[in-house]
Amino acid sequence: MKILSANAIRKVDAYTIEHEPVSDYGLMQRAAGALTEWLLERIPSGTHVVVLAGSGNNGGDALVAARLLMLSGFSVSTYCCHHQVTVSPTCIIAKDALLAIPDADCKEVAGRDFFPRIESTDWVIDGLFGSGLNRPLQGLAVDCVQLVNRSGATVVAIDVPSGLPTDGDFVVDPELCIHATYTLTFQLPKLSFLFAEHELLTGEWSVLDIGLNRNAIENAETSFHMITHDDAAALLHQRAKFAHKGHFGHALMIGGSRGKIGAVVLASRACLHSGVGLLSVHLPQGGELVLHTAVPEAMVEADQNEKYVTHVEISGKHNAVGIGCGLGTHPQTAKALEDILTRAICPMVIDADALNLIATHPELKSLLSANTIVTPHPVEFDRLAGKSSSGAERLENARQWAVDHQCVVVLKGAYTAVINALGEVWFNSTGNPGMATAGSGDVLTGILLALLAQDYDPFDAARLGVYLHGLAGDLASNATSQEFLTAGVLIDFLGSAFKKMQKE
Ligand SMILES: NC(=O)C1=CN([C@@H]2O[C@H](COP(=O)(O)OP(=O)(O)OC[C@H]3O[C@@H](n4cnc5c(N)ncnc54)[C@H](OP(=O)(O)O)[C@@H]3O)[C@@H](O)[C@H]2O)[C@@H](O)CC1
Ligand SMILES: [K+]
Repeated sequence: MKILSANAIRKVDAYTIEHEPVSDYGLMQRAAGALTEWLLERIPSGTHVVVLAGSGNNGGDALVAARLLMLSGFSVSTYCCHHQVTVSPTCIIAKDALLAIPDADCKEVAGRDFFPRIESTDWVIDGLFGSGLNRPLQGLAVDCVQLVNRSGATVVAIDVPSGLPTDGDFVVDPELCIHATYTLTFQLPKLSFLFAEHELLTGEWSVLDIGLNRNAIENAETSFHMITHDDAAALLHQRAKFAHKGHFGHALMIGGSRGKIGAVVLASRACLHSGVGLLSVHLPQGGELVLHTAVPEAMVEADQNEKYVTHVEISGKHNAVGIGCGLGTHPQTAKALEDILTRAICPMVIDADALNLIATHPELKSLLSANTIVTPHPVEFDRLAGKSSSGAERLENARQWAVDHQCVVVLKGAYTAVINALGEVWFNSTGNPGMATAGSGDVLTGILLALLAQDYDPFDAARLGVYLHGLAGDLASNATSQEFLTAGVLIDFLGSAFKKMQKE
């Protein structure tokens, strides 16, 4: 699923109007109709609704919704905040249509004294600004936003919360933006919804289909996508009936240090449960017995050192290497990492302490090869690339990093971003906060290693892997709860996640 910029959506909108039997106002009615349908399924009957309309088409949507809600029997108070001298022509049509029904009212907010009284039991429909916002809010609009935010009412933002730039192109002070309970956005997700700091602003967001022209969406250019179930399912390889374990690759997992053997155990278990043929694990000698006991399916290549990894034999028999889980950052381990990066020619997944080592030994970056996946969480990424002041800035830095080092970056988060060497970004759509638990990242590394060993292209492996990982988390939390989730439980649900991906 594409994520288009406000500008690209405007073009799709114009194309739709030009090529289909629908006018500006017709499209607005469709948008407001979808919105009202959503609302009617959720607003408790008897609720008083406060509609705030700006001077653009976002305001027009709000006015059409006000009309539809009144026709459905709701008590609606409508306020026009005409912060612009010019009011959009479609917004004027919507206002006239509203005022044509009996008892309809639309008060002009000319100053603070004209503000509505908003009760905490009210529902507020925010149609002040949509995708046309191009600068931070000022003056009366800010006062209005703050009135809404302090009211305690349920707030439904139309398209985007007013004050939030659709493409995340400027940093928003949360005081200058609506804090929506729900955001109902049209047709496609918006980039700015995917940054952690905007969660407070968007609340729970969903996409409403308003039937914009499919061809226009298909042809629109963008670097941003969201991974849907169908996208991920299309990436899954079929397993041939006559295949044997040699067909599914031999993976080498390198990790563990004293006190962190569990990380490599989890990653190894996840790897074996993700379809790999053979798994060898290289870990400090002190962890050998633990690994044999916890993961009997794996072969163990113990390091000569008891507590941390010092030297790994890389041979041509391995189809993929994973390194980092619980690895520690001992100087001798750094040396071993340099040696591995220099000699390994197969695809690699690099995680956790291996990334921290690269951050403290930046000369290692030049050894990364094109078929590498790195899987930093935001703090690890900032260590690698320098601090970012916002999610949008970090995403741009991660795109640049992927281009500069010609590898796949998996920037982990609520919407994990998988970025290829061209700077194309695919955001994951599965997963839940229950997965923010120790070892969850190790499980992902195991999955990615297994897919690389099975000869998945690194970008495909990363997109499919993050989707499966999140899906296992969703299935696990549905069957138990987010609180109950541990990395081990995630692995237990990997089987069901793969099953959901297979064609019926
Ligand atoms: N795309 C679709 O498919 C469909 C879209 N639809 C709806 O249209 C909405 C987009 O409408 P829109 O383009 O009229 O823009 P909107 O956000 O209402 O702003 C109006 C004007 O405000 C101004 N302005 C900007 N920043 C400002 C600021 N900080 N403080 C003060 N003023 C500021 C700026 O004008 P400027 O000042 O730059 O001249 C801007 O033009 C979209 O979100 C959706 O709800 C649906 O109806 C149907 C299908
Ligand atoms: K809005």
